[in-house]
Amino acid sequence: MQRSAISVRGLSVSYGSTPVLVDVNLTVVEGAGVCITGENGIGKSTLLRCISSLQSPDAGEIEVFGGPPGSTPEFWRAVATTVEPPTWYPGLTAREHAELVCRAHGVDAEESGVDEALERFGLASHADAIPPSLSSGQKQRLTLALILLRPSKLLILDEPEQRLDPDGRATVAAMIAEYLAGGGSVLMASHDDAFSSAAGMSPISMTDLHPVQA
Ligand SMILES: Nc1ncnc2c1ncn2[C@@H]1O[C@H](COP(=O)(O)OP(=O)(O)OP(=O)(O)O)[C@@H](O)[C@H]1O
Repeated sequence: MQRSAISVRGLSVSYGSTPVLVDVNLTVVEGAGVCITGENGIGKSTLLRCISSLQSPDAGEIEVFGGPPGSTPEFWRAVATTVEPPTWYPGLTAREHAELVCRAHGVDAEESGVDEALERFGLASHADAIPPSLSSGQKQRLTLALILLRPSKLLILDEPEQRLDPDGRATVAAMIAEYLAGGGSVLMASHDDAFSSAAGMSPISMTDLHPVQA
């Protein structure tokens, strides 16, 4: 039997008196790539935030690799997410951020291919720049390069294609496809069907998870 990377049962979230998620169910089996689609405001980010443990639901159960999200160091070792925007360390360059991420996760920066990752994401000539000086698309490229440099078993990505030009989208789609081919699991939200399909993701509409509309 296939094991679940993510299992969501009966998830409900309201903001004040407005229900946003009502009895949502979702399973992502290990090794699968699932892309949540749906109109603005339908609740995709809310769902990803709950699964990333960054928000508590009003009702329902979430399991990530068989346990509650966010409660253990093992969760954060297994799960890499861009649901929260990154914090940049003052005075550290893009390359130093990449080296720091590798070091924090116990992997050798050279073996992990920091320079290759910066090159692949079109950031080689910005490796010695501090992230706040980068354009919004370059910051997004760096955020994704950092996520993909560190070891993980599950990526949770909220519209990773945002702010990327066509080349950037193609690079990120290829890297997600490689991550899946290497046995990783991916859950993302996206408005770009071509990007999602190039990344090898299976689309699922929020309305199918969410039969009762707010
Ligand atoms: N902190 C909050 N307080 C109140 N309402 C919120 C909050 N966060 C989200 N909402 C509302 O919940 C609904 C779902 O928002 P959410 O960001 O989850 O949607 P989404 O599907 O990710 O949208 P988009 O495609 O625009 O990113 C929206 O109507 C939004 O206004």
